[in-house]
Amino acid sequence: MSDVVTVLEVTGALSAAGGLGYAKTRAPRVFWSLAGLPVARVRFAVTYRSTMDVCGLTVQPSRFRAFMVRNVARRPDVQPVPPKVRRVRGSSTGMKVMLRLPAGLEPGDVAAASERLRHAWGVHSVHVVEVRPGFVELRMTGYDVLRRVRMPRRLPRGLTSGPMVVPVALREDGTVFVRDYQRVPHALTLGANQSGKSMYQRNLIAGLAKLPVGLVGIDCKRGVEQRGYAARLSALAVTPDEASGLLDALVGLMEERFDVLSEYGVADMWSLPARVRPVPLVVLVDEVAELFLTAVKKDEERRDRMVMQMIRLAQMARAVGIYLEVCGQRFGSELGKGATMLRAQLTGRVVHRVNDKQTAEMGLGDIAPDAVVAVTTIPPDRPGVAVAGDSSGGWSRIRTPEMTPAEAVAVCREYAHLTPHIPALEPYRPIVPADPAAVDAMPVVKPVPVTE
Ligand SMILES: Nc1ncnc2c1ncn2[C@@H]1O[C@H](COP(=O)(O)OP(=O)(O)OP(=O)(O)O)[C@@H](O)[C@H]1O
Repeated sequence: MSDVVTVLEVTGALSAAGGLGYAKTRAPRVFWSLAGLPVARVRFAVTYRSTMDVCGLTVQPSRFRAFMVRNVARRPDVQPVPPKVRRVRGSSTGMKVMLRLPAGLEPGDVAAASERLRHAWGVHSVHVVEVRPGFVELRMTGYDVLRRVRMPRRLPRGLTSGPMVVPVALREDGTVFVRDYQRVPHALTLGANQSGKSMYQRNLIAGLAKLPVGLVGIDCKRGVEQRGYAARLSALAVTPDEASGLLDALVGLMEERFDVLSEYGVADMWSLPARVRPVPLVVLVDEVAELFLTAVKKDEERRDRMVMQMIRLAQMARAVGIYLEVCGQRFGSELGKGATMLRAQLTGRVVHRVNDKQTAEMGLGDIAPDAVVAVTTIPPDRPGVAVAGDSSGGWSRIRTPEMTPAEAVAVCREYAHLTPHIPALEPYRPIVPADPAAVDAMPVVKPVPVTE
């Protein structure tokens, strides 16, 4: 009988070990929660003081403390003090530790030791974030969270507090990267072919589709990317001619909205009473170079007008709730007059893998110069990885979760009832095919002459 029990015990232990080994590679989130996190917590608690000491993150105690140690605690040796641990929190991707820095240490000191800390505690990465003066958070990840991106089911409170916040990707420290249109109204997404730009746009559109906002598409590649989202688009332009008319209509709409602001004596759409507040609009421009490039001389006039209208929108439309989301492979002065002026207004930047350093500089050089090197090291076998920066100078490595075009189309269809009818944009309203399979076969816009 005892032999049978032993065999059962050994078999159980072996299958548990096998299960954990399998989980480690195939389901790292499960492995981390079951085994990695408990081990890391113990390791952190046991080795904290000595690790901080060898990593140079301790300071000599104050005279008062030294006096108390010698005379009250009656200990002859006065040890250097590490930052005080205020809170330790585990999550499905890692562990967060809040530290109170003693006088003499600054966040940069801890950040400079992050590689040493990561090795000492056996975690995948350690990122240091200053939360308020004197306090830093160590954000540790237990595994490579960007290898296969899974967004958390529930987002932390506070992260999606605004009316225009969309979770789009995961950062390498395990936190969620959101696109917050009130904080950063206009953005530019760059990347080489096959770098993951469309995947980023899909995640963005699927997130926006669920919000009470209007979406406007400009996709001069004949609508190959955006036509599928027709059910959720209030307007779509698929040729430079249509784009030009649509941009004129948007500028007209912006001016009408400014009249409303002026009538109510407010400077921002969000300050209007809810009953008169217009619906926010996000204008998604795919492959921006198609708007700039001209084959023949007579197109130049139209191009110049379009660029001027986009600059006007980028400079002023934020106040009336019109936001630009521009995407392209490159966006530099070679595109022509006005390109760099427009780019300067698009302060949210997401740069995927690019073919040369110059393109990385176009994307991030003016707002977060440190991030340029990070872009040039994105490996080609990791499509979807990008560097996100904004005008605060901060940046982070992000990756979107995988989403097929069919999934994004399905979300747009599910939330089609949220699509606002905007009279000024009605001539550009796309026809929604009844059968999703027939999307490609349908005409894109109603043949109504442009009026504004
Ligand atoms: N976040 C991601 N995770 C995993 N795979 C991704 C991710 N993003 C993109 N990919 C894969 O990389 C390939 C290229 O992606 P995508 O079509 O988004 O690139 P792109 O920059 O839009 O390319 P193009 O400019 O040629 O249209 C696709 O096969 C896609 O499945």
